[in-house]
This record gives sequence, C-alpha cells and structure tokens, in this order.
Amino acid sequence: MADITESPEWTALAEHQAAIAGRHLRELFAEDPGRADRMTVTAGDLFLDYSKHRATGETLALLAALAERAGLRARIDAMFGGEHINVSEDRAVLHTALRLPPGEALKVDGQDVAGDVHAVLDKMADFAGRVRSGEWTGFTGKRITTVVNIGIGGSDLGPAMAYEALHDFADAGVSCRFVSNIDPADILGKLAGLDPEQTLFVVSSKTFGTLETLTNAKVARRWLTERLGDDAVSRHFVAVSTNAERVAEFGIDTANMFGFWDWVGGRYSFDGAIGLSLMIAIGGEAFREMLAGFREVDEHFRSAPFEANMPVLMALLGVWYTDFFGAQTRAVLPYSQRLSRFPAYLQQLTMESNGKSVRADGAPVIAQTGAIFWGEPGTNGQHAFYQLLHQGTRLVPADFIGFAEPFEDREGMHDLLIANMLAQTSALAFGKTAEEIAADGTPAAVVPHKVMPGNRPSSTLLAPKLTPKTLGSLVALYEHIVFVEGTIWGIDSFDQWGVELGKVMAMDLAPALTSPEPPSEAPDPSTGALVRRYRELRGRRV
Ligand SMILES: O=P(O)(O)OC[C@H]1O[C@H](O)[C@H](O)[C@@H](O)[C@@H]1O
Repeated sequence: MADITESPEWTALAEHQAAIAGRHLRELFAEDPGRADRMTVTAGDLFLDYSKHRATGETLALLAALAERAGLRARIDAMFGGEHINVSEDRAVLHTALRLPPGEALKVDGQDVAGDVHAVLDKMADFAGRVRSGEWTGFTGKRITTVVNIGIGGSDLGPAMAYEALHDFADAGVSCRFVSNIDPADILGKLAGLDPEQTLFVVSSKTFGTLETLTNAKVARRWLTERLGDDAVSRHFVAVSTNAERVAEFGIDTANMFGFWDWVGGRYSFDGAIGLSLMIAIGGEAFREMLAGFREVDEHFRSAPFEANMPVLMALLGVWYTDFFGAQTRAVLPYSQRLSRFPAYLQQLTMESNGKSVRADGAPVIAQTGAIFWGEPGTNGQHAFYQLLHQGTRLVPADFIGFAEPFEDREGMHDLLIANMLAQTSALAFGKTAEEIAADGTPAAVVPHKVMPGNRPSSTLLAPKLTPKTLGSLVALYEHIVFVEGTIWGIDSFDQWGVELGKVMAMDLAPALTSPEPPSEAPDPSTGALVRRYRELRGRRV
C-alpha cells in the first residue's frame, strides 16, 4: 500500500502550505471578511467557528481531497457496518452501536448487536432505577447514597469526566466517586467518610484482569466485609465487564453484571455499561438523552459532505497543523468548570488511539501522527500557560469550548467567562502589532516584549448549555475526529499495544522490590540501581 505522503494530494497540500504559511490571519480576514460567517458548521446542538484557522477555501478543498484519497467515505461505512477495521485485534469497532436508536437493527458477525445493546441498556436502567428509588438497598436495608466506581483508563476516565460534567443533573441523592490508581492514597482517600451500609461499588473493567482495578476492588471488599460481614458483598458490589468468568471468580454475582463486547474499545465505552455509575446518578432518562446527543453527531458524521462535516473538518485541520506546520500539541480549553476532566478524558481517547508509528498494514508511518492533547479549563489556564500560547515560539492550535447558558449564575459571572473565551481566541488570531503597542504610549524598549504576534489558530465550539445531550454530542465529535485522523494516517486507532510491555515488566519487577533476599536481576543497570536505592529507603536488604 502506497503511503499517503506519496499521494499527489499530499504534495499539493505541502505546496499550498508553503504558499500560505507566511500569510497572517489579519490578511485572510481583511481579504475575506465573509469567512467569519461562512467558516462555520452546525452538528446537532454544537456550533463550530473554524474561521480563525490558517486555512482558506482552497486549503479545505485540498484537505477534503486528501480525505477522499485516504478512502474516508468507505472507511466510515466500514466502521458503522461492523467490518473488522481493528485489524491487529481482528475486531469490529462499533461504539456507534451503543447509541443506536431503538428499533434500528444491526447484525454483525451473526450477532444481533442492536438487540444486545438495548438489552444491556434496559438492564442498566432497571438497576439504576432501583438504586435511585431506594428499592435496591444495602445489606442492612439502608438506601445507597454513594456509588464508588473502581476502574482505570477507559473504565474510569469516561464516567469520571461525564459525572463531573453532569453532576448538576444528579437528582436522586446518589453521588459518585471514582477510584483508579494503584496508589493506595486514591482508594483510601475515596473511602474516607463513607458509610459502608450506603455505599455501592461498581467494579468496571472490560477484561476484569487489570491489576489496578482488581487490587482496588479487593481493598474495597475487605473494607466492606470487615464492617458488614462476607454476606454483604452481593448487595454492595456489581460489575461491568465483558468477562463473566472472571467476575464470578472475584465473587460478584453475574446476575449483577452488566456486559459489553470486544467491539467496544475501553476508551469508547462510557455510553454503554461502563456508564453505569453515571446512569445511577443522573437516571436512565438523562442517560438516554446523552445517547441521543451522541447519535445526532453520528448521523451528521455519516451523512454530511466532508466540507460541511464537523468532525471531518476538525480532523483535517488537525492533520494540517500536525503534518504541514509541524505542530506537536493541541490544547483543549473548555470554558466550563464542569468539563475540567475533559482534557484528561481526551488524552486517552486521542493519544491511545492515534499515538502510533506503524500503519495498520505494519509498515512504518512517514507522516507525523497523533498530536499531544492537553488542557485546563478556562480561565485558569489564562493565568498559567497562555503566555506561551500567545508569545511562545511554538504553534499550538487550540479548541475553545463554551456554553451559552450556565447551570447556575451569580453576578454575571457566566458572561465574563465567555467574554474571556472570545477575547482569547481573538487575541490569539489577530494579536497586537508593535505600532499599536507604541501608539498606546509604551516605551520603545518595552514594545518588543509586548508584541502579540497573533496568527495562532483556534476552533471555537459553542453549544446552548452543558446537558447530557450536548455532552454526548461533544464526545461523539472527538471520537470521530480521532477516527478521521487515524484514517488519513492509515493507522489502527483501536488497539493499544504500546501499553502492554510496561504492565508485564512491572509484574516482573515487583518481587525484586519486595523479596526478603537481595534482588539478583534487573532489566537494565539503571533500573537495577533504582531498585537497590528503593530497597535501602524501605529498609530492605540490598
Ligand atoms: O477496562 P479494563 O480491561 O480494566 O482496561 C482498562 C484500561 O487498561 C488498558 O491498559 C488500556 O490501555 C486501556 O485502554 C483500558 O481502558
């Protein structure tokens, strides 16, 4: 298979970049003020302004041609149709089936995917309803007031992010906590102050073989049984997994297990059973509204022409900066405190998916792949790292995300929040010239320090309000951005082999830290020396 970088479309983009790189957004807007209205797109409740990008109509046409060259249209159909596009694991990639509308059929590999999805959703809604109403009680008959989700990676970041985003919608007196790290400080901190009689643990793990999750679940089980006895486990532990055998081995009744399938990647899973803790907090109805939000963007993604397709446009602009401008990172800047975990969630979604250096066919990639995603909610970031965004030497394309309506407001704070967001996008794009700064009366020696170069690109996403539905749309948007970028680069965005070696090595290394005998072997001299230092610090023989 020829590499995408060898295509005429790639060459055309490289030539176009050389022609446009020296042009300032000030010029692009001066020549074409209409771009502010034209370079926008709507998908469901999401509105995107992409006019502040270093791109013209020609850029977008060339990028769309690149998408055609990469076979994007056929790849979209292949994903939605359940083809095994996760080639290294020989699996379908069907997270979009988790939000199929009721009544729509989908059979894949002889399996009634749609039926299975709705059966699990119904079981979740039934269970969530019973916990919320108080019908499902703890062992001593008291109602559940706290759900502790124990999981890591995709079994944590999605529900944790979404709970943080939507906890204003938690209307049944049940709150959630999330435990993930193998650091004992995590679970001990989260258990502190909890009443075991009113606590429900949701052990979430696709494989049910993950060290962190199983260890934390054991600690939680001991915490519970020491207080309420062994018989309490079945009322206080439920599981979310694809692996019933291991769930049973752990001692959780599989009647209280909520399933999913190997065709849902961990980082694409919180709109299914992995979202159980969220569903208990916000209720089945709100959860289904979230699914409707996902679905709206799915439908838009499937049907809109590339030039009016929000995920496609955002992905292509990502490729534009990564591969043609050498940008290494992408900032995600939600002007919403409730989205404080969104950048962390996106880090797994984007970087575990597209942080690859071989193509799906095993050949090395030639293009640069996945950008480093990072961010903090505005306005906090403004008082920390925006200095570099405005005046640093690096190009950092940014996604700004804001909502028109707050859940609650005080003293006009929300308008100030959004004024800050809009001011930042404008300052980044248009900057302030030396002449303008001098005209303000700035001493000549200080002028260069105050120059704001501008020409720093950003997208602005605006939605009416952060609701279950808009959150679903936002997540689906980024899921599809990842997919489109992975398609252009020709990589498998759905495996994550790079995380395996470290896990195996940690287990090999653990005995060297703990054994009563001095350790004999280490994987390398540096690590061996660190093992000895650690043992010394712990008072163990070296
Ligand atoms: O859900 P689990 O099977 O416990 O997996 C949890 C996480 O661990 C793995 O190491 C992967 O890198 C993640 O993609 C996954 O989400």
